[in-house]
Amino acid sequence: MIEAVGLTKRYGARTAVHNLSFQVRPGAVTGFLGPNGSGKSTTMRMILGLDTPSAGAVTIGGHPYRRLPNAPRQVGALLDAKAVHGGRSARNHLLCLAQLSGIPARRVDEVLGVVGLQAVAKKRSKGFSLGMGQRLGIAAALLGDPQVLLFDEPVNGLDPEGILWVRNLMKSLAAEGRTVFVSSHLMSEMALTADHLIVIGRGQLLADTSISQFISQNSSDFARVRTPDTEPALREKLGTVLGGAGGQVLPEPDGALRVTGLPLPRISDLAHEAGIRLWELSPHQASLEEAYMRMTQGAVDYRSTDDKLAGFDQPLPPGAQPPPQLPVPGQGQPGWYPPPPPQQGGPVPAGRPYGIPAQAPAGQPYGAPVQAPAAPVAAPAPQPHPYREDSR
Ligand SMILES: Nc1ncnc2c1ncn2[C@@H]1O[C@H](COP(=O)(O)OP(=O)(O)OP(=O)(O)O)[C@@H](O)[C@H]1O
Repeated sequence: MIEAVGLTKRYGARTAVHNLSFQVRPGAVTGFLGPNGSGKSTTMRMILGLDTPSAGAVTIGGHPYRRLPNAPRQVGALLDAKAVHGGRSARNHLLCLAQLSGIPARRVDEVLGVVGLQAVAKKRSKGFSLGMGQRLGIAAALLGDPQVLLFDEPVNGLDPEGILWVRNLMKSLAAEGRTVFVSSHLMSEMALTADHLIVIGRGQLLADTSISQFISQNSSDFARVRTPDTEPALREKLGTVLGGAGGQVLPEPDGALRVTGLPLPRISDLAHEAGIRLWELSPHQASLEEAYMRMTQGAVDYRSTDDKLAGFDQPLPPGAQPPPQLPVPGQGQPGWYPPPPPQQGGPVPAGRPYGIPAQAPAGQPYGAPVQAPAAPVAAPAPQPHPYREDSR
């Protein structure tokens, strides 16, 4: 088990990791998520004793990495697949690592087989593709047959077959009772691979939960309803009817309505009673990506000025728990600047309902429950996301 308690790392005025506490348990794949620069690699380096915490501690099996007896036999890691002597062959690279840790040479051939690099084992690694380099890095992590494995972006550069292979490898390692801690930006892949999630933003813990709980706590099921495209007035009428019945109704760019707060049979009955024909009435569950976007929206450091994701920052769905208010690490220190407030006419402001472009006349939700201002919007939403800088 990996256990971090109050883990903090400061680089001068910059706080990369702030008071992070979590456990990574054996027998499961634990995903490690966070926006760019949120402190994932720094955390992994501290776990592996490559960086010294400014405060707090992190242990593996109760010991700091540097005090683990024969650590390479207990912990395997892929941090940077490019950290290989390019002039060495794949086999020689692994042989060097094996000899340093007292691992027999036959294990090198075993892991080359596991990662599928036997055919190129004698080729210099500097000629390897990104995906081949990843496979070599994974082979190095597996070399000591360790109980604890850390992978930083293991599917980076892999083709679909390679991604599937990594997914199955992670799952089988966890099924053998090992501790598997893996970071990735590929949400769809994480949803298929991980059992548990640790999410950080700006170096702080945002969530430590199962995938299913994470999605249900940070999103809501919804219905998509579509009236005949040929009769726009029906869509307006339906929106008003559903809004009046307590539903939260948001128009989507393709002409459908996204409805929360009303079960499908009730939507059907209401439409029927109002004499409105439907072309679509379908149940939907939010994806991990959508839930992740909602949670980390206010903790993103690097964002394009052409922000297509601003619509994710809508008020939390009914029943969803907002994450606790956390201080921003580094706030008030030299070098820390809050991002500028949303500008009128600039990127889509906070609180805008899902999928509504800035100029859309259909920017108004139907009915009372939706707390979203009309477009264009200058003021913050009535219930700003607790992680947005401009909400403080
Ligand atoms: N050696 C260092 N010196 C100074 N600042 C650093 C150092 N290493 C990391 N940082 C800073 O710490 C913060 C966290 O970086 P880190 O690489 O851990 O993030 P990350 O979540 O792994 O990002 P990404 O997803 O982009 O890989 C960043 O602001 C980064 O610039």
